[in-house]
Amino acid sequence: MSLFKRLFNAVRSGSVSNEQWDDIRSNLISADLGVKLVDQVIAEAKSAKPENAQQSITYVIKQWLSSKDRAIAKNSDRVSTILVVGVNGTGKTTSTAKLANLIKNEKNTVLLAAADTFRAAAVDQLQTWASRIDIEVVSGAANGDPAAVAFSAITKAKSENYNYLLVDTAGRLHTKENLMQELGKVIRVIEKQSPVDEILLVLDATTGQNGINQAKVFIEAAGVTGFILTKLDGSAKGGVGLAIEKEFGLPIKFIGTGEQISDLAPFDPEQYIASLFD
Ligand SMILES: Nc1nc2c(ncn2[C@@H]2O[C@H](COP(=O)(O)OP(=O)(O)OP(=O)(O)O)[C@@H](O)[C@H]2O)c(=O)[nH]1
Repeated sequence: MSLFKRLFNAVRSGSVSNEQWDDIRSNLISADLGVKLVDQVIAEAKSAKPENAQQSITYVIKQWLSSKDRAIAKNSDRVSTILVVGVNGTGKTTSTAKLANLIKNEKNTVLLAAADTFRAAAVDQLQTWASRIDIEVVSGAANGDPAAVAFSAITKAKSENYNYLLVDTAGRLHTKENLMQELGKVIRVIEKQSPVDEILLVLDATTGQNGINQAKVFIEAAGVTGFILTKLDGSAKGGVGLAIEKEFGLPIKFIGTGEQISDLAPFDPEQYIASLFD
């Protein structure tokens, strides 16, 4: 029986015992929420409504989730441009392809840009996905300038009236300055022609609290508008998602739940909170 179900029974039959609070605490810690955050949740939940643990914890967590719009940007009069950023291995390229597929399935035309030119395999990977879902990819020379790919892609997207341009960017994380320069140039080149509407940061749920440090660097280097939290299909409970939303006030827009093209879904806060207690 899930912790919530057991708690519900306990609440019906009387108040929540100290053992049960301990039970909640270890559940949240194993969901990768981080000890500090868990203790904050519990302290606030106890003072909010100690006789009903489920409702008060849900209430506290909801307050901490971002109140910003979780829908993806959409413009009817021009191309909507989305940059996908993140460290290599987080699922950035796969998520870019999945997102392109999702947007295409909503009856939009989508162009992909393979601007992760530092890893030839990333370009191949994007091209393989793209041919399966019948989406065109703009790419450049291996080790070429990612901004040159971005330039060709936005030029094409504008002249051919695409609804969306999705750009898979390089995932090297040497230093913040390096990242700022690289992403900054890609953004500037695109914005000379058309605004960048979204910068989505891909974070791997299995890396736990490490994700917070990655997010800090990317948020300082580029104007991140939201997150894609990947690999929520494994053992990871994604508690880091709450930690990130609370820390940065930015929304998780999508979650990755597998390696297949259709394994990407809009983030649902209610379902997410319930999953922390499964
Ligand atoms: N289980 C699971 N695996 C995923 C998910 N998203 C991506 N992956 C896998 O994670 C691995 C890395 O994904 P990539 O898309 O190559 O990651 P990347 O961040 O682009 O990294 P590079 O390709 O090195 O640039 C691949 O084996 C993917 O299939 C997910 O939501 N769930």
